[in-house]
Amino acid sequence: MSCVDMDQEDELDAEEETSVLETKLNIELSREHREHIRFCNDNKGNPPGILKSETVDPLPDLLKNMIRRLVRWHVLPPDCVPDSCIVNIYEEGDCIPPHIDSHDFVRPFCTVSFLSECNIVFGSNLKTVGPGDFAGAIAIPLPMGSVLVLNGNRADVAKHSVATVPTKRISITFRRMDESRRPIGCAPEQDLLGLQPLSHEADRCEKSSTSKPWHSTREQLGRREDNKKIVGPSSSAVLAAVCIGVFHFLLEFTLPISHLVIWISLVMLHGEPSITWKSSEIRDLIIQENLQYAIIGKFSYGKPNIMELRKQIPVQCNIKGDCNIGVLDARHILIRLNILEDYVNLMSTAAFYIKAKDMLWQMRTRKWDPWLDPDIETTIGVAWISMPDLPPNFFAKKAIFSIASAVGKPLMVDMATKNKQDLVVRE
Ligand SMILES: O=C(O)CCC(=O)C(=O)O
Ligand SMILES: [Fe+2]
Repeated sequence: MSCVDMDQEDELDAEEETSVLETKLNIELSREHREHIRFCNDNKGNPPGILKSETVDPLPDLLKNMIRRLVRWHVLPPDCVPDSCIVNIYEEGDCIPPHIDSHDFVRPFCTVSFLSECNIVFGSNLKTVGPGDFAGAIAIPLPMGSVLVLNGNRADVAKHSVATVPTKRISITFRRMDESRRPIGCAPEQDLLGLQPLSHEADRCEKSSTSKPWHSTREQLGRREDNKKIVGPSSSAVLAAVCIGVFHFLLEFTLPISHLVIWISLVMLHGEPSITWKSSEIRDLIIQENLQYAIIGKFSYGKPNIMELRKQIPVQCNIKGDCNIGVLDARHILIRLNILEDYVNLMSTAAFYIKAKDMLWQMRTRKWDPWLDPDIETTIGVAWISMPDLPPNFFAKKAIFSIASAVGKPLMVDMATKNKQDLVVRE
C-alpha cells in the first residue's frame, strides 16, 4: 500500500502517521518569491501546517482560472479566495489516510476531482479496516469534475480519508491561508483580488455570451434522445447541487450540519464547462426544494415590500396551507405552496388586488416551471370546467378526470362536484 503525501495535515493518530511515512507525491503551488508553503508533518520533524521558509512555484494561470470560477459560481465565498493549492496525484492503490486539514487554512476550502471517481469517507472516528481501507459514518462519491466543499464540522470535527483508488486519480485542493499564518512578505495575488460571485443577472448574461441562452439551449436539447438537458453552470445550478449534498448529509451524518458538498459533473462543451442534469434529477430537485406547487406572482404596476407581501398574501388570497414567498425580481415573486387546493385557487383567479399600506396592487399569477422565463407570457393556465347535465354515474373522479383530459391535464375535483354537483378543474 502507498499513500499520497498527506504531510500537510494535522491531527493524525499514531497508526495513521505510520502510513504517512509511505507518502509519495505532493505538488505544492504558490506564488513566486513567496516562501515555500510546506504543509508538513515530515520526516525532518517539521510541524504540520504552513512553513514560512521555503519558496514554491507561483499559482499557474490554469489554477487561477479555476479559482476565479469557484468564486464566480458561488462555490467558495469571496472572502475566502484560495491563495494556495495542493495537487494530489494518486496512482492505482494510493490512498489518503484519515486527517483533518491543517487550521493554517481557513474554511471553507474545496477539492476538485479528476480522472476517476472514488469515495471520500467522513467520520469523527474513522477506523482503518485494512491496508488503505477506512470506515466511517458516511462515504460520499466524488465523481470526475465534482467539487467537494468542506466547512464547519465536516472540516473541523470529522476526519476524512480516501481509500486506495482502483485507477489513477488527481485531486486539486484549493485553500486560503489564515492571515496570521502567512509567510512574511507574502503579497496577495493581484489578479485574484476583488473576485465577486456572479449576480443572477450577470450569470444570465454570461451564459448567453459564452454559451447558448438557457431557452434556446433547452430547445436544442429537447431534440436529444437521451433525455438529458445541458446548461452552462449557473448559480442556481450550483445552489441546487449544494442542496443535494446537504440532503445527503442530513440523511446520513449524525454531526450537526454546517457543511456543504457540491457535486458538479462538469463536461467541456464548445470549450466551456457545462453541467449535465438528467430529467429525473431536475424533478427530484423540484421536489426537494418544495417547488411542486410553485407559482409566480406578477406585479406589472409595482409591488409592496416583501414583508408586507408575506403578511398580506396568505390572508387576502385565502391560502390554507403553508406559503413561502420570495422575490424573483422587481416585478415577480415566487410563491411556494404546499397544498393543491391553494395552487388551484391562486392559479384559477385572473388577478388579485393585494391591499397593503392603503394601496391596491394588482398581482396576476402564472405557473412556475424551471424553463419558464417570468418575463415571457405563457399560454398555460388553470381553469375550472363546468360539465352541465353530467349524469350522476359520471361524478366519480375517474370519470370526470377522463372527460376533462380532452381539454388539458385534470388537477382536482371541487367540493361541489364531490357532493354530486358539477365542476372540475384542468390545467
Ligand atoms: O483527494 C481528495 O479528494 C482529498 C484530498 C484531501 O483530503 C487533502 O488534500 O487534504
Ligand atoms: Fe484533506
